[in-house]
Amino acid sequence: MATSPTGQKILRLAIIGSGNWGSAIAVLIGANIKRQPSIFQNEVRMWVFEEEVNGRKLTEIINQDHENVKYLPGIKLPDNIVAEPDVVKAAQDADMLLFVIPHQFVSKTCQTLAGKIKPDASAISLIKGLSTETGKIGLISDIIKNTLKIECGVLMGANVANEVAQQQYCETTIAFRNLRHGEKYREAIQTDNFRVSLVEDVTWAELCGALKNIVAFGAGLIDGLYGDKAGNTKAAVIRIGFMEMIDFAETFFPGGYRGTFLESCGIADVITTSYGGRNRRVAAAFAAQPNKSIEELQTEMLNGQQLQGPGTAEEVNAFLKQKNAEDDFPLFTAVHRVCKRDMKPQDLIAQLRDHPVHRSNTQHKSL
Ligand SMILES: NC(=O)C1=CN([C@@H]2O[C@H](COP(=O)(O)OP(=O)(O)OC[C@H]3O[C@@H](n4cnc5c(N)ncnc54)[C@H](O)[C@@H]3O)[C@@H](O)[C@H]2O)C=CC1
Ligand SMILES: O=C(CO)COP(=O)(O)O
Repeated sequence: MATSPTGQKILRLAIIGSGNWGSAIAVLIGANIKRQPSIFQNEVRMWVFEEEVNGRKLTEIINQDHENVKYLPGIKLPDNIVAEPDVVKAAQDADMLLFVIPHQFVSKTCQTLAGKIKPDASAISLIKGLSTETGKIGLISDIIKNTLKIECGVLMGANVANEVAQQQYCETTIAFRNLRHGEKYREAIQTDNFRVSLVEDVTWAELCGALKNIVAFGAGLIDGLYGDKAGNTKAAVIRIGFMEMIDFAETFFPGGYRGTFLESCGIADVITTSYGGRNRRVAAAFAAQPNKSIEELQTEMLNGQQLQGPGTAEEVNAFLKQKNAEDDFPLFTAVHRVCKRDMKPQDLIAQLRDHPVHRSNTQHKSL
């Protein structure tokens, strides 16, 4: 076991995932831990779902050229970030595991890792999405926690990956039930331009990160229909969506702290994704090109990156149906129906006219 001169264990990190966000966070972490050799081991293994790019393996490109040319082109990765195609080899020696893969791949990845990681490791999920694997809607951090039998917190925030990788100033929210773990992750991640707020409300922070993708997709539909001439309409969609996020959390996951919605993971992430996210961009194209499916647009526009909003809208809709609560969440429901082409994007607004927030005496309980 590596220890510092004062006898402290020197911690090893692993990044499980290497898409747009995984690569961006690797830029920050690689540079950051180099400055803290008494706390963190220099090498960080990053699991890469192997693929060929221009006739070369992506791991080989990353390890030789220090750039993820497919998912974060144009940005250098620090040389202590080591791409590893075997997820077990990437994770087995790590004390701190950062999960950052599209949410549909989490269960399988965790099952591969179960029993093969350090029993006293901890994890943090940077994944924005929900799980439906138990037949009920659940948190991705719970899948990680329950499958690997380790503590798992979340990092959620207004963090469009390309901007983070360019080291533009922004904020994020780290949530851990055990704040001591959260502090370690903050030490590894926080930089002058990536400021971390630490909270204990894991559940609502994670719900914010997942649900805002549905709202941003709705906001993108307005952009696609009306361009930049409908600022008021887009603001209404964002606000109504934000209110549905709060109601969803309070109704189905009671016990959180309303202030969580005012953290970077809440209002700020809804705004940035509704203006600069992939969900917004693909939704705008989807509204403007009625003959194309989301899958076609994702392939054409995102070069292998994965959209999370439509999948989350579908999962949330299935859950709302089970609870007979579709009508209580008109925006979530309408976005799902538009994604399935069961409803025209133009009809989204009609679904919002009689929204619960416009009925009498609906002033929202104060945050
Ligand atoms: N990109 C962004 O700006 C941000 C993304 N996030 C979240 O981070 C999570 C990961 O997204 P990104 O890093 O953007 O990924 P991405 O959408 O850029 O890339 C897709 C990734 O999935 C991998 N993949 C493909 N098939 C796979 C399989 N069968 N098993 C495992 N991995 C496979 C690809 O190799 C690639 O690394 C998502 O939940 C997203 O919502 C959160 C904040 C910002
Ligand atoms: O989560 C994000 C910004 O915080 C990124 O959102 P998109 O997946 O829509 O790009």
